[in-house]
Amino acid sequence: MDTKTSEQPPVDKAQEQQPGAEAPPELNIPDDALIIVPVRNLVMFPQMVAPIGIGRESSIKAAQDAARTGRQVGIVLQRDAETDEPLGVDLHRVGTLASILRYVTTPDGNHHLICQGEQRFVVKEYLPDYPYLVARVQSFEEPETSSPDIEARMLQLKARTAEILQMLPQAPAELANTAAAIESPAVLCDFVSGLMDLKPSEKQDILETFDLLPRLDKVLGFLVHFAEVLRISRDIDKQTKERFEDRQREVLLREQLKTIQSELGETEGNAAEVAEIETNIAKAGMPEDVEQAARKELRRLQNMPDSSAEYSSLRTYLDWLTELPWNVVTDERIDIAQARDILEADHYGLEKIKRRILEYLAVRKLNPEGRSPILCFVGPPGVGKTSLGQSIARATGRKFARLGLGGVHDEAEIRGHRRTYIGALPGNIIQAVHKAGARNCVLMLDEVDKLGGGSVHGDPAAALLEVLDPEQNATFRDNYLAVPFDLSKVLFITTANVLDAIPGPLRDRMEVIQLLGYTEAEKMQIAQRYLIKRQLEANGLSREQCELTDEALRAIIHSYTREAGVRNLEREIGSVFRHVAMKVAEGTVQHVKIEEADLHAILGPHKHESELAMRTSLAGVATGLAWTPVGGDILFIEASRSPGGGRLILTGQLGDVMKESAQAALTLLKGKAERLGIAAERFEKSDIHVHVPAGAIPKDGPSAGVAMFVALASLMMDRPVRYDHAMTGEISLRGLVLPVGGIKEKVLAALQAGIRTVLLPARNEKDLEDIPQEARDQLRFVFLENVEQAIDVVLEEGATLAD
Ligand SMILES: Nc1ncnc2c1ncn2[C@@H]1O[C@H](COP(=O)(O)OP(=O)(O)OP(=O)(O)O)[C@@H](O)[C@H]1O
Repeated sequence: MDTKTSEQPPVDKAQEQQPGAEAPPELNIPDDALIIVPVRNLVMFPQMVAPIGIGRESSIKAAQDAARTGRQVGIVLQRDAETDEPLGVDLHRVGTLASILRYVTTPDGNHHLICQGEQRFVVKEYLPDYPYLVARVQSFEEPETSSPDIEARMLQLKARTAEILQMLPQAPAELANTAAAIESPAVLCDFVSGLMDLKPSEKQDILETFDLLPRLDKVLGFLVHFAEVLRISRDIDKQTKERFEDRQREVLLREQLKTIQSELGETEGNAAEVAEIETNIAKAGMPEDVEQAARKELRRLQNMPDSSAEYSSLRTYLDWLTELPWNVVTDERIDIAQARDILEADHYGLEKIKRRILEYLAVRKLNPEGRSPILCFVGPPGVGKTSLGQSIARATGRKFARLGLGGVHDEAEIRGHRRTYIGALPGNIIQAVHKAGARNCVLMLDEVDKLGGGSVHGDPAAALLEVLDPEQNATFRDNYLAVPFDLSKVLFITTANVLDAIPGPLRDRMEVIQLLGYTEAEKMQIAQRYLIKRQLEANGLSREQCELTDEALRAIIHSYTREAGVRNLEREIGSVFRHVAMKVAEGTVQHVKIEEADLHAILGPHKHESELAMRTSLAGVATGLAWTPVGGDILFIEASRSPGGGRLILTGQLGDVMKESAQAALTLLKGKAERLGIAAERFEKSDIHVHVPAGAIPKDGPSAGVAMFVALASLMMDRPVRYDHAMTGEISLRGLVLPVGGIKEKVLAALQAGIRTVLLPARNEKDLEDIPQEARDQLRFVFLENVEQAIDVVLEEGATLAD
């Protein structure tokens, strides 16, 4: 059965059929029943004219039958738009009776019904045995009632409708007039509901509200909401437009600015630079807020003449920002076996220290996010603190940077100066990280013990505390950068010469690893394995061209250097090799062998050895041993006598304790004068002057007591002190020798200075365990219970050399 009859082709190329053009055959549908056309998402209101697209076979048939027989149809919304072949239960119970105005088949094969809504109905029952849905329904007659409540709502509705129609630019002007002219509240409700962009379920809700008052309220509620949405969307639209216009305006102004600047000859370089910085910002991997700040500064830069001073300082700032390793992290790999190899390869000896470092690395490997302590290497210069730090960096695959804190008095050196300060730069922490080029570098902070105290320029130690504090350093704020930089991945290591000089709060946060000096044998090994090789390379020599005999090396160690570490040793070896390099370069020789005897010509006279004999050749001079921050040293106590009235004069910037110690030594000697064979008038008729030279050694503490006593005894007894004997120990007024600290450093220093016999308090005997056997073997130790025991050991026999 073909229901399509071709009329004159319509303008829109659709084919139309007038219902009722032919006498419709009977359909066998009762008169009180209705053909139902289910729709997926359209709610048809009474009075509304709307096209309905139909696609399902059954719906097409239903529509065609209805159109052909001139019947009205029931338009009913599906409960679920997805249902393809809905049955009665899948549809809402309330629908709209509609007259078919047109049935249209478009050339592309789609079917449409153009319907006019007439009346609400409620489905009573669906009838079986039809090829489409047919239902018996009950139509709903709108009551013709009115009341002040209803009228008030109608007024509201009309006012709001006029309002939204104004806001809908595409709404035809006559709609407003139509709405204003509607008198029936039901019609007004349906008309307004059709205008709004509501969800099908919301429209269905309105359709199903039969009572007028609640229906008016519902529609009014939706209308108010809809008006609000329209208003907001209009505002957004306006803002977007304004922003767009602003942007266009900015582009235009910039173009004009460029033209002006180019007229003034100011732009070209600037534009290229700005573009370059822009790329750098994009590449820098900054956190978002930092990137925003950088872009803001860049915009400022864009508008500055590039000849201005501010331009260049802002440019420098942006360079700093973009070059920092915001996002650069080297892969941390901790392979303990490999780390051990690296530490072994770089350092001789230091077994305990290497083990401690490996333990530290093992903990980091097992718990990378945990808080590891900050290592602090404490020891004299040149014992390998820095190079241990470098090895840790190598073993963990991190970059390395170091930073000297000695003499830093100003907080701004750590934290930078604000940009308003002329010539401002970032503080040295940020500079060091910048230099390392990775956010997880090893940063070695040298000489924390030399950090200046708080002053008007702030407290650098407090700033450093913040840098080292894992709670705070993730957002470290340098004054110059003025944006936070994350230091939490930096592995900090500190070094110091003197533990006690490290500011307390800093020391509390660090794990101290002490490095003591090296013995002569250790120095020999270090020189042979590392220093000689390095100096040969530095001077462009090979082992074939230059040979340094063991004797010569040993002589350099004890006659030309006197230090706990190996820094001067390396320097002296370097001097020797430079001498050889010159000879080889002259082409006179191919191979140079350096023997001990050659050193005099190359390095000059022995620097240390003869000093002992010379200094102690007169009576009244004793060799004491001092502990110093750089590892121990020998110290000469000089006493002399001049005619006078028994005064004691002390010079050499002695500390109070040492002065008292000199007093005590003199009193003690006077007490023992008779027994030692010193005439009492020697004290009465002379002034005694005790002087302790050597400016570099801190001179305080009681441990020079024995040496003071010996110097005075030597003076008064006219017996010089043996030149290769040195001593340390505190004395009591009764002549007992009390124990002192720093034995290991003192003994090693004595050995390096050429001493052969060391006098120690008896109670310090146990401390010798710390001293390497090889050093002990080269010395004779005498343990003193009381000072008199020292006299016979140290004083030369007999001949009076002075007076
Ligand atoms: N145990 C060692 N094995 C091999 N080389 C060593 C050893 N100890 C020190 N050195 C070498 O001695 C030189 C000086 O060491 P380094 O600079 O690390 O000393 P430092 O303790 O950091 O001194 P400072 O406190 O003055 O900075 C370096 O070249 C280092 O390689």
